Amino acid sequence: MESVIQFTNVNKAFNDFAIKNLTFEIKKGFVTGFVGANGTGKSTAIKLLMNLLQPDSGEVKVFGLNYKTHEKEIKQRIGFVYDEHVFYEHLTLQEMKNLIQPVYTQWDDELFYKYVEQFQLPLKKKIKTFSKGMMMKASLAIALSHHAELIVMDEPTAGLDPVFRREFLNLLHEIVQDGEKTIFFSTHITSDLDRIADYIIFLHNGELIFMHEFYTIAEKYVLVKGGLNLLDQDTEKEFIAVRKTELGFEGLSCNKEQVMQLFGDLAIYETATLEDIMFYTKKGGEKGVSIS
Ligand SMILES: Nc1ncnc2c1ncn2[C@@H]1O[C@H](COP(=O)(O)OP(=O)(O)OP(=O)(O)O)[C@@H](O)[C@H]1O
Repeated sequence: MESVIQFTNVNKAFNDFAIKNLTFEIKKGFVTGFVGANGTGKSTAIKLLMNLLQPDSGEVKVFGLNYKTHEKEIKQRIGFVYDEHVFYEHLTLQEMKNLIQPVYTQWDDELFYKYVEQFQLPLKKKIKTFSKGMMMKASLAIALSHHAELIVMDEPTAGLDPVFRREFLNLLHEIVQDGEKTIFFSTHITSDLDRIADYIIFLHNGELIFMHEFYTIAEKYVLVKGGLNLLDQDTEKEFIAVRKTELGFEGLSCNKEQVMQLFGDLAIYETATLEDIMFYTKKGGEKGVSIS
């Protein structure tokens, strides 16, 4: 399978934060969701991917190419979907298109107007009057009209109402149907990922916790509930973090089979959601294995 994005041992340090040894690969034709708590480095990683920031060490390749030698070619083939700061707000969408069109060798005017109609975007209204949803659609229409093969989005659905969000996600789903386009986006709205993500990358404190096919997460992770008598020094090691109350414990494990064998029918097992995984990983990282 062709690799569209490759991060290899990427490091980037700020004063009090660092992306550490980030290595992952994104395959062509899939939707990958990028998740992690606030401030874990998702936007920083996206900026590294877009060459808006450069790594201190390690390598970022897009379409197998390096920005140092192929920046122009890479940029032609990526659509970066933003809601802010991209458009000149005093222009109309038509004027904006006229400005952008010459930049892209593969610009397709017919396609642009098709999307403008499909997304019900006004061509003659100033962009500063656009709602957040309209901005997202305008940005996506532009990305699609230059035949971007990779669409990168930083929290595209934040601030969109549920109806609009679903419409937007359906659209993304349609876009990848031909197997030629790849979508990579960060989000805090994990239900978005249920709808369209094939892969999930989970970042915590600047480090990769996992990259999994979405459907395998439920096979690996499990939420376990049971009496405190089941916990001792050894059994607690099976958990990423455990929450204890007087009534019992609840813990997250990434060794589903092993834990189920260990506790048998003495415990209750529930499917771990991405939110459970994010919550327990954060807690586990803060306080060691056990949390209260
Ligand atoms: N240019 C910069 N200089 C110094 N620190 C920075 C810079 N950019 C980001 N940071 C810091 O890096 C950390 C990660 O920020 P980043 O925006 O990448 O996280 P995020 O996962 O996208 O967060 P959120 O989900 O809240 O958007 C934060 O502590 C932030 O303050």
